[in-house]
Amino acid sequence: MIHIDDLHKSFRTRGATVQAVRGVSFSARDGEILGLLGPNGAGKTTTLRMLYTLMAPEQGRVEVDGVDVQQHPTTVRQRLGVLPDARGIYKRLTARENIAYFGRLHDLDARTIDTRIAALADTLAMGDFLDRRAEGFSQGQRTKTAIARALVHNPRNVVLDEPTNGLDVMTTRRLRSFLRGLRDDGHCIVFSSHIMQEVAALCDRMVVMARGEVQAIGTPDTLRRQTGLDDLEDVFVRLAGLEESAA
Ligand SMILES: Nc1ncnc2c1ncn2[C@@H]1O[C@H](COP(=O)(O)OP(=O)(O)OP(=O)(O)O)[C@@H](O)[C@H]1O
Repeated sequence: MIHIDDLHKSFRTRGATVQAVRGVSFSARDGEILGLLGPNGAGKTTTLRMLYTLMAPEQGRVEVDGVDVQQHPTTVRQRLGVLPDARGIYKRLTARENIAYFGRLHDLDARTIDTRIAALADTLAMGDFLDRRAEGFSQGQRTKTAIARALVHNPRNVVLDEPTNGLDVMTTRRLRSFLRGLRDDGHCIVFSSHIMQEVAALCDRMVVMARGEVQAIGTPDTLRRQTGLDDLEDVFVRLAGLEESAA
């Protein structure tokens, strides 16, 4: 379970302050896939970075399975599987070695690591590059490696920043069905995207963010009813206030 309460974060750059996240609150339950949806620059990645302990909030609180992220970051990291926006694959290692390294960091034994890698490589169709060095990997191959690495320890909570970026349609479908399986086993999954259809295809509920704030939370159907619009892209444009920005 993930609970985010009143998060704030700003960045001071030369001559300007960007308020990236302004009072964001939401919860993701066990057995739920929650989609974080927003246009470029909405504050999704910054919110997720504070959730997965990479960045400290200026204000607000995050709890993972009831554990405070700032007070007990190591405990929280053990309970999280994270696909960060910068995939951060080690180029000198093969895909298999990248994944196994994270397995060892999570104290898994060699046999468990082998079994997990075999299952994840099958789900993500990694067979043809699993034992190649990551140098020169395509975007999709890097993303697949990073997803497998995030999930190697079978984490209770899964946080994925734009997971389908660079994935082809068949891999996207397999990943969705894999994540639904995790959800059905009681895992808590939060992922971000700027594509409404992507979020609607996978999530149980979605959090629409724009300009660093939560604009709406609900199931796709609730948000359709709330806006009186049928087409999900129209729903997103309305909720994110994108018509006003375009005008
Ligand atoms: N390290 C940083 N330094 C300065 N500004 C930053 C930094 N990180 C994020 N920002 C700014 O904060 C705002 C929110 O960025 P963020 O990456 O969280 O958005 P996002 O919703 O993930 O966008 P995208 O869909 O484009 O990835 C943007 O205006 C961005 O330029």
